[in-house]
Amino acid sequence: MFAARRAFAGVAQSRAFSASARDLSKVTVLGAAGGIGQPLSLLLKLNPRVTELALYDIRGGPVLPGVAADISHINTKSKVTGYDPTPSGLASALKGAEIVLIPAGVPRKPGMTRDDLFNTNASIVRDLAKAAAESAPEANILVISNPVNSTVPIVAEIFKAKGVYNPKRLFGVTTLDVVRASRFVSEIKNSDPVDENITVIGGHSGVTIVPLFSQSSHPDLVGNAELLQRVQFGGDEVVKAKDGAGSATLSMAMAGARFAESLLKAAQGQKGVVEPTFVDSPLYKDEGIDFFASKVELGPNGVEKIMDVGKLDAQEQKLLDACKEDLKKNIKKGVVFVAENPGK
Ligand SMILES: NC(=O)c1ccc[n+]([C@@H]2O[C@H](COP(=O)([O-])OP(=O)(O)OC[C@H]3O[C@@H](n4cnc5c(N)ncnc54)[C@H](O)[C@@H]3O)[C@@H](O)[C@H]2O)c1
Ligand SMILES: O=C(O)C[C@H](O)C(=O)O
Repeated sequence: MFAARRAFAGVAQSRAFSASARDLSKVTVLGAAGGIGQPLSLLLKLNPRVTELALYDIRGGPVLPGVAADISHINTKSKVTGYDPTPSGLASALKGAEIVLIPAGVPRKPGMTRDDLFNTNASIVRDLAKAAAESAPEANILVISNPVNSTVPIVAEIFKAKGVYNPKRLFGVTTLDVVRASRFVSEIKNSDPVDENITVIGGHSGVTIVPLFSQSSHPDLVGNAELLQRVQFGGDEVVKAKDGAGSATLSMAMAGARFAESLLKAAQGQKGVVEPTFVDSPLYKDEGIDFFASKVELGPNGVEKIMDVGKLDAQEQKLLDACKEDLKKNIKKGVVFVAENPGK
């Protein structure tokens, strides 16, 4: 363990945001030295609901210790600890965590699909899931590593094999799709994106991303092909712009921090906290689709209530049908991977 430091809050925090003394919330970031991991850790350090921030990354050398030391100087009350890239470092990072965020893995380059990341990221996520199942079996696991449609089922299979699977505590983070949808709509409508509430269902890649404009205050946007393309392929815009240097990191950090904040709010008793997220869902299980993103009410036990997709426009129904076809294959790929490659 290194760089264990306490940063003291020297600024007054607003009452509305301060967590009460009984709420001890350790949040762990696996992949904390990466493009997402660093700004995500920064945003979590700024969140007064987080009392302890555990940073872990496989990358050796000074990067992770540097990130941990740097962030630990920020004058908010949480304690920041960076952990060695060893099995015992990983176990210590995980122990006692309420939330574990996993942005570990490789990002896309131009010309790749998220599924092209599977061969590398599946085993990374599998091995981190094993460590989490052993050291933090009751934590909320937030999977960011792509392809999310397959990595979430991988985590579920590992937790099942270890006998600690709780479907209410496993989440694929699809918040970036919601963030993008509200931003892109605001650009068209000249509105404040904060006021745009767009539900996005399905999964997190291409045609599995299904925005429901019919349920927003702009039903006229159903059928806007350019907008649909931007929401479904927003990730590609960033991959193209970064031209080989990676994919979305800063907007993803914001989205991951927002989802973690929602979970912490709900855990600390706030009612009515709802986020679309990719979870073990009853909605289409009879069609062989075990995971699906829809609006989920969060609570102290993780998933409180999974909401139905509601009434869809005929065009959206077609998008949902296409989504389900891909999603089913993506989910199966994750399940089969663990069966055939259980790891050590
Ligand atoms: N869910 C989403 O909406 C979303 C959005 C953007 C990116 N992503 C995905 O997030 C992942 C990370 O993206 P990035 O841009 O941060 O990549 P990055 O390469 O910048 O960072 C990944 C980090 O993970 C670390 N890592 C790799 N294997 C590890 C292991 N076994 N244990 C701990 N750490 C490990 C690396 O050392 C690196 O620091 C990618 O798979 C990307 O596709 C998902
Ligand atoms: O596009 C990617 O590969 C990263 C991420 O899934 C995104 O939506 O930005």
